[in-house]
Amino acid sequence: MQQKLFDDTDQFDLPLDLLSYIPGFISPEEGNDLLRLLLQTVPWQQHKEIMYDREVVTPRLSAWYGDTRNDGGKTQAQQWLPELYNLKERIERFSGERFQGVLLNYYRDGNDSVAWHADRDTIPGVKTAIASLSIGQERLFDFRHQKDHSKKHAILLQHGSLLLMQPDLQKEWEHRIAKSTFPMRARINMTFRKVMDQ
Ligand SMILES: O=C(O)CCC(=O)C(=O)O
Ligand SMILES: [Fe+2]
Repeated sequence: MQQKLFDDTDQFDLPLDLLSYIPGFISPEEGNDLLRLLLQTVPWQQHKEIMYDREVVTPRLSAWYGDTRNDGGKTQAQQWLPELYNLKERIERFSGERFQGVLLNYYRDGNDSVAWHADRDTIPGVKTAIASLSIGQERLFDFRHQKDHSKKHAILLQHGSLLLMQPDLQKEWEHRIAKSTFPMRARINMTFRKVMDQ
């Protein structure tokens, strides 16, 4: 377990209308098979990003599957793997949303992380819903209000869980996966995203 960043009094700030958390969206067995498959077959890459005006190497590996997205061409699009396409269809049926791509993030150990951010528009100027499926090591997903950092919360993203984020979450809140000083095994997160308005 990772140390909890926020204490339980922060529960009051949880924007319940903007998030839904579904533990066990896929079974532990399916999650294990998927973890093995993705670790072996994805052409994982470490990207560069601008952080506080400096170019830094991202402390995680990533890959993009599906239709080309508007991100300045940093992440090369891979053809859908059947397993990822199947998950996309199940998540679409469950959520009523449509997605055309998935960003995969691979956190190798507790040193890998993603810094505070709100997700950039995959359709310029449009905040969209995002569906985030996690497998492997459970990690804490912290979020805080962009204008009032005292409003904050953390959710433990368990193996096989799905987190549905409404568009306004990206408008008003930012999120991160913090580094951990506890030993951490591999985790893969898949964020299904819209590329077109359909
Ligand atoms: O790994 C996660 O759960 C979150 C990843 C994330 O925030 C992103 O890809 O934008
Ligand atoms: Fe994000």
